[in-house]
Amino acid sequence: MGHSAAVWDSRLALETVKDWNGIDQIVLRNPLGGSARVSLHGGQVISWRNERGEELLFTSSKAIFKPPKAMRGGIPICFPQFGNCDSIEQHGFARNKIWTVDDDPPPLPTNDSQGKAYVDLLLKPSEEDLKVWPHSFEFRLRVSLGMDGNLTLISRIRNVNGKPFSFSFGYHSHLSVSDISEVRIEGLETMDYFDNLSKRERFTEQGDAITFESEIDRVYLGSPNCVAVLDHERKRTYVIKKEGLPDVVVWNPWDKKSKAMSDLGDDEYKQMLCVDGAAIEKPITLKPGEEWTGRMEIAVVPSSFCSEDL
Ligand SMILES: O=P(O)(O)OC[C@H]1O[C@@H](O)[C@H](O)[C@@H](O)[C@@H]1O
Repeated sequence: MGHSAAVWDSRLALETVKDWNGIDQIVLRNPLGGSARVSLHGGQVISWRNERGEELLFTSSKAIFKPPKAMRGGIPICFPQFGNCDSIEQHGFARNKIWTVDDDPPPLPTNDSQGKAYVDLLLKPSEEDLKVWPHSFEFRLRVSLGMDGNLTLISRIRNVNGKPFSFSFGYHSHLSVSDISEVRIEGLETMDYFDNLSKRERFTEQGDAITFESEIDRVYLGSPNCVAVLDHERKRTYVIKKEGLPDVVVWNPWDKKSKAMSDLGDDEYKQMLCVDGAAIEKPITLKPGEEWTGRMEIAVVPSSFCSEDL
């Protein structure tokens, strides 16, 4: 506070605190009072607040945050696979690893973080990781919080292996919603999707918008780069923009499944909606020395926002 945008120093907008397991969390702040918190456990964004201090990401009241389990909530990073189709653990190991702060990352191609508070994290495979997925990689994650309160995640994955490798990826974003029954997603109309509840059978979305009356667990394929989640009760719309991430995961466990989940409180499924920028249908293949970038930016705008503005 008290700093004008022109003199605000983004380096002063960082604070490192320890969680209850002694693992560092980086807190990003913008001059208007918005904040984001990133844990070195998983490189997971675990909190994102607007200038009024309202939490924008869901966190379970039963969240366990103890390696090797990722916390239920926030934005876990799913890599090197999304789902559980391989011998690797569900949604990959990256969300269960301890990342390091990268003090000297290679510059990003565009000046993406000007005027933002940001932190760069790095994950390299351990001996244990190489046993389950024998590929050397460097995974750089930049998390930034803009003056406008927008949250941006940029992942850069480089092949430092002697051979090509392939992976799938997702930002498993747990958005905080007033009541899942009152929420709609726009921007995925007419898209094809895999339905994880029907053995990944392929369907085409028929509705004008996605609404929720039971469990939904889908991967929308080759979707537009902008999707909106409208929460009428909270008068809030999340606008998710993505680059390098062709797919969108939509997941809400609904009542029965959430009751079977040990890390989700009763009825908390109502306050949670996962809408993820992802690359799943066509795995990303990197030759030695190649790098891939996947960027997702989430903005929150008043509900008067019209999806035709997308
Ligand atoms: O419990 P996890 O590993 O975080 O996964 C949450 C959900 O993620 C979804 O994307 C999967 O399709 C679901 O099947 C899964 O339950």
